[in-house]
Amino acid sequence: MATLLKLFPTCTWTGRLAHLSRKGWAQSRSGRLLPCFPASQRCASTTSYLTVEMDDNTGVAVVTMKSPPVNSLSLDFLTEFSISIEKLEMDRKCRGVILTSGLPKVFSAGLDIMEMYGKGPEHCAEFWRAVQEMWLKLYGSNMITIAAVNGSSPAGGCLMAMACDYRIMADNPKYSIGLNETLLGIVAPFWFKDTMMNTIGFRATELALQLGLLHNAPNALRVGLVDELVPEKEVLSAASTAISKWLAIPDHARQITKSMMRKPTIDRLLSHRDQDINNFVSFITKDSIQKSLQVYMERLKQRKT
Ligand SMILES: CCCCCCCCCC/C=C\CC(=O)SCCNC(=O)CCNC(=O)[C@H](O)C(C)(C)COP(=O)(O)OP(=O)(O)OC[C@H]1O[C@@H](n2cnc3c(N)ncnc32)[C@H](O)[C@@H]1OP(=O)(O)O
Repeated sequence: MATLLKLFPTCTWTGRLAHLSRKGWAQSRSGRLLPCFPASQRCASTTSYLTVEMDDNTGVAVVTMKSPPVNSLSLDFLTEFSISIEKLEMDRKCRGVILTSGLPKVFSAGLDIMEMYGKGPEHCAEFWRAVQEMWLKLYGSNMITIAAVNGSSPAGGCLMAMACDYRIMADNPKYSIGLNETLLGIVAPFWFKDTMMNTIGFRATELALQLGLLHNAPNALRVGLVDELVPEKEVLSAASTAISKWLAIPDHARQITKSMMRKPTIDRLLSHRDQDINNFVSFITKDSIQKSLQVYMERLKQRKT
């Protein structure tokens, strides 16, 4: 077991690993002793904010976000997230990802407001590049991506869900999803807007963005922001059922089709990436915008008292 941990320092093997005895080892052609796993093995790796559980049998990884209290997207979280998606993308065994939250009531609260409040231009630029990277990795993924939205998902959280191929939400009217940026006195960037337009169409996006609409679960289904509502306890199992339909499609055909649909939107950001960062930095560091963020945060905290 000690050798195994040396070979796979970041991996915790579950399932029948506990029963691996000497006969669970095989010799490679170079003579190295390698663990020989039974057919259905799961490998779970845990980082500070994420757990990634890969099932070699199905080719599906479940990525669970766990950054209390609300899975807000901080610079560190985003960096870890992009690295994890990149690793799965490079893993030939991985064909699909289910993205979900390990926290109660919240999928993700969106961008961490504290990363945008009272910070200098350099930090804001680094943060925004990480937000772009997260979206580029997820929206441009070759893998099948399913969002298992088991809680509220405002702003950047909604962007994450929309970047997936399919969304299943908990049927709880208390949970909401949408791009509510205008309510904070900020503006959803063009690629947030494009992603929403690609999901629910022009008119619904125009209304949603200007009014900063947060749709409750039934409305989210009605406008097409999510594809299915299921009882809260069944979100993950429904995601597994949904992904099996996608897995039945030959990868190359699905991937080319996905790219055909999404490439123009991705290319638009790629060709304006630095300009988008500059726009963000000059917008977010304005005194008036900083004031809006401060007021919004204060209101958020006051809701409790
Ligand atoms: C000209 C064009 C130029 C382009 C310029 C671009 C401009 C910028 C674009 C930015 C794009 C996207 C923006 C975002 O994603 S901003 C984030 C928006 N998010 C929200 O509005 C969500 C706010 N949060 C909530 O509504 C609720 O917290 C919740 C998610 C529904 C959960 O509710 P809850 O009751 O379970 O938890 P709550 O008590 O409210 O919160 C617990 C603590 O967490 C803090 N917190 C909540 N959300 C955030 C957040 N997003 N960032 C940082 N901190 C957050 C909250 O304050 C509580 O803290 P504390 O315990 O009181 O200390």
